[in-house]
Amino acid sequence: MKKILVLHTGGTISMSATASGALQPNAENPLMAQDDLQGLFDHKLQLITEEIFNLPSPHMTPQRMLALRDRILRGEREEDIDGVVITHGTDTLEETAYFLDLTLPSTISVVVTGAMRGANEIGSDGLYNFQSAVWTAYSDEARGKGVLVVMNDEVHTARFVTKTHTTNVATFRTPTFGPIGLISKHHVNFFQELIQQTVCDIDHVINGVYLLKAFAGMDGDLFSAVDLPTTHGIVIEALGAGNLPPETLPAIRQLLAHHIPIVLVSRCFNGIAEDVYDYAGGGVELKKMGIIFCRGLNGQKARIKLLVALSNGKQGDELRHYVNNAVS
Ligand SMILES: NC(=O)C[C@H](N)C(=O)O
Repeated sequence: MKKILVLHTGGTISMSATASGALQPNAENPLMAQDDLQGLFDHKLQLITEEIFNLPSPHMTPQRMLALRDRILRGEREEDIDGVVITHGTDTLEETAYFLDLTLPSTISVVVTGAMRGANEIGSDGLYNFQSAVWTAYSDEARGKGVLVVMNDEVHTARFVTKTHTTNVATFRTPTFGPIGLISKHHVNFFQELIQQTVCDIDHVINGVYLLKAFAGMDGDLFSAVDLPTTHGIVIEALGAGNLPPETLPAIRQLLAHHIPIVLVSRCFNGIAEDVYDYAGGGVELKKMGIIFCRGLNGQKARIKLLVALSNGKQGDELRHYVNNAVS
């Protein structure tokens, strides 16, 4: 018998369409009535189901992510669970999944899923994705692979998956590396192992960590606007291989002089930001200035990583090393 903790947090997977077609949260999550999957698991599955939140995922916050992490740790400590399934809105799903990936030990399977269509819409994908997520969490092989995201018959790592389409059910993709597993009719098939990373333990989360996106003709105004005593860190989605318009540099130098850590990723959704170019605003200069290059993560995940690292008290070289590596 395996015990899986199911935590519903809201999102389209628990919403329904009104007569006009607009999607709204339900007072009663339709998935709460869908916990009878025993037949599929030969009665070797026990689900502990809880609605921890009923929120559209744009309402998710790092504080709520921490509450979710704490609930999972309690399940491990006191309820002897073998795995966890989290249902979540897709808009910020990758951020919650990555937060959990950084802050939970990889001892049990943790699987996050969602849906692109409401519970009462034609072609609704919620119940199907939920069932696939339970299959995955139930599978022995899902352990030790970090937090997983299961949607549309694919298994992705929380580290690298991203939402790529506004409405398509095949929205979750892992651009640089691809999925690590596929769900077939009767099996969860894994094709890749994951490099282990250390757990970053935190008991609170800080605010004031921002994400700014670079664009042609950008100047320093947006950077100066966040040069505040309440700012703890900034992630920049830079251009191409990791470059910025030179007009941004004076304001960025000011931020660094105020000891605000600045992390750089690329706004390209594929590849790794590096110090390749040696011209004004090029990566070589940015690195010399003290900007931390974060390899392989997108902007929203690099922000979660910086926020977790700062909440853990990391600074200086320790912070640089932790944020620089996608798997430290
Ligand atoms: N498909 C979804 O779940 C999108 C929804 N807006 C949410 O994230 O809550």
